[in-house]
Amino acid sequence: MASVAEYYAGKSVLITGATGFMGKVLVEKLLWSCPEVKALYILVRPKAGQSMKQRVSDMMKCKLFDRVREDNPDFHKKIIPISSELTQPGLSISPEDVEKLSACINIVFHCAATIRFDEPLKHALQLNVIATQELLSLAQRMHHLEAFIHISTAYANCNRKHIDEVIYPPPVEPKKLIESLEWMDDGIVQDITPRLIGDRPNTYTYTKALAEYVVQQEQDKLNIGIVRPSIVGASWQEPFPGWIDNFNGPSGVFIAAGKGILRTMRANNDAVADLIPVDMVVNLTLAAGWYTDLEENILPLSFRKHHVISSFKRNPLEQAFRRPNANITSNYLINQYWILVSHKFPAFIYDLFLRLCGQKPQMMRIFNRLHKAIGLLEYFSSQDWEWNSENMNMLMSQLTPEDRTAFNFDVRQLNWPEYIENYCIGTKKYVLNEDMSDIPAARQHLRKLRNIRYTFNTVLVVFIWRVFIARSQMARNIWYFVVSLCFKFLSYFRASSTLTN
Ligand SMILES: CCCCC/C=C\C/C=C\CCCCCCCC(=O)SCCNC(=O)CCNC(=O)[C@H](O)C(C)(C)COP(=O)(O)OP(=O)(O)OC[C@H]1O[C@@H](n2cnc3c(N)ncnc32)[C@H](O)[C@@H]1OP(=O)(O)O
Ligand SMILES: NC(=O)C1=CN([C@@H]2O[C@H](COP(=O)(O)OP(=O)(O)OC[C@H]3O[C@@H](n4cnc5c(N)ncnc54)[C@H](OP(=O)(O)O)[C@@H]3O)[C@@H](O)[C@H]2O)C=CC1
Repeated sequence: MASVAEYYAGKSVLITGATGFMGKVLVEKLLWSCPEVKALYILVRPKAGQSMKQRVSDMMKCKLFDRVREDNPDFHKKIIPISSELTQPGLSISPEDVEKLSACINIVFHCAATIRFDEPLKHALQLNVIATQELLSLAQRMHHLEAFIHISTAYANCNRKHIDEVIYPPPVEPKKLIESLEWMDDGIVQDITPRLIGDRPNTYTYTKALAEYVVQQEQDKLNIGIVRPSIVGASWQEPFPGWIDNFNGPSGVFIAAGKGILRTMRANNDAVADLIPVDMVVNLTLAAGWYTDLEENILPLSFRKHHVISSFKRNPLEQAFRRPNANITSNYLINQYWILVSHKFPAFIYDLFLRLCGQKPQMMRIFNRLHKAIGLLEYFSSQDWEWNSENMNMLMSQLTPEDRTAFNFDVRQLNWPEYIENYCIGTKKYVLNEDMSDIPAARQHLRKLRNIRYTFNTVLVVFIWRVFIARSQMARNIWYFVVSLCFKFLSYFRASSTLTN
């Protein structure tokens, strides 16, 4: 059997979602570890006033591609952008491009999706399901297609506790749903969405489940592989530790905690955050393409907060609102209490301060957005799932020892504290674009925040006590009792130390 790199040699690969987080790492790894790959065709749309060409050119300048660029400055010649808006009929690929792709593509990696948890159902259906159907139709026209790898999510079936490596019956026949939603206006669709998604938490997991079913329907005509990553985080090793470029999933949580904004979160302390580094997912995906018919998921970091918090104390983010510290609880009421005390109260005070300085208040608005985002993640952070991963283990066993190193997806080799440290540093460097040389100043800022807190707490205690003392005889009595007790202790210790001397 050919090695993974040998398998991709001379092959033309089609990738959707190549401008996304996972897609970029996939493109980079293919170019780096499979240098003989013939061409990477990537479906890209113009966006935010930027042409497709401009976007691809910017993408290739990204630090992520440094090692590939150094190795081969002409690497961009292997990347062939194809203009495509996936939500349009026929993916809006020109007839000439369809001909080109039909004639040459050997492997398809379908990464594109909307991963927003609050996506309106119609749009999520359009992109995650209908576009997948369209891509499958295109794939059937490809004369030399060997594998179609679909990236799903381990949470597509999150309404189940134990998830096997099978495609479960869809919550609804996708074709029927598509037909029914076609004539409904957006308001009606919004009203019936909770009834439709049923026991799933959002339109994302719902449409990803439908997409799996749509992919499965083509299994007689195509070699299909489905990869179901769990929570994809910063890179472990490749192209360098800590690469991350977005706020999704845990990254936003980590940043908010590092900035001292997020101080409480509802999560099950015993549950595990099924975090998997993006480079491992990409390695697994490439191995899946090589093997061509596979599935599955990944592994555990406990929700306990200490690695994240201690890492941000060692490598603080700039201009933190408060010192990083977080209370993780599964109890709704306790969480609400901390939200009031640790989020809303400081936000109120800070906004008051801004108003007094003649500035626009902003902290309450930031906290409202944070609460919305955290609320959407709560479903995943408060529960535990059990995934079967026999196919993944089988795939690992099929790799040669060299490939097991070059395309490593064995999470048992991961040192979690070290990974989380690099992840937190990655959010600082690559998401927030903060300079590591500013760390001493950021530490100094944390010390200042600590002093402000001590002063504030002391003033608060003295103030409350003074109010108490002034109003209550009993408080005064307790106060005198405690003070006289302290004096007695002091004189006892002084007397005993004089005796021993
Ligand atoms: C302290 C110790 C903690 C220990 C616990 C550790 C980990 C647990 C954490 C989480 C676990 C659960 C993760 C479950 C993932 C499930 C796995 C999947 O299948 S993957 C798909 C995951 N998808 C997402 O994560 C997407 C979620 N995001 C959204 O749905 C939306 O972004 C939104 C949260 C609803 C917000 O929408 P809104 O319209 O209000 O904003 P925008 O998205 O347009 O963003 C505007 C602006 O804000 C930035 N942004 C986005 N999210 C965050 C955030 N969480 N924190 C800070 N900033 C954020 C975004 O980049 C935009 O910036 P800009 O305008 O500059 O572009
Ligand atoms: N991130 C995670 O934690 C997890 C992700 N996954 C799955 O992995 C895959 C990749 O996720 P990730 O990289 O994180 O997602 P991103 O949001 O980073 O990337 C999404 C990609 O899809 C493209 N896309 C979206 N809409 C369109 C459109 N209308 N036309 C053309 N392209 C479009 C985006 O292009 P553009 O740049 O133009 O917007 C982008 O390249 C998804 O299928 C997701 O479900 C699974 C589990 C966890």
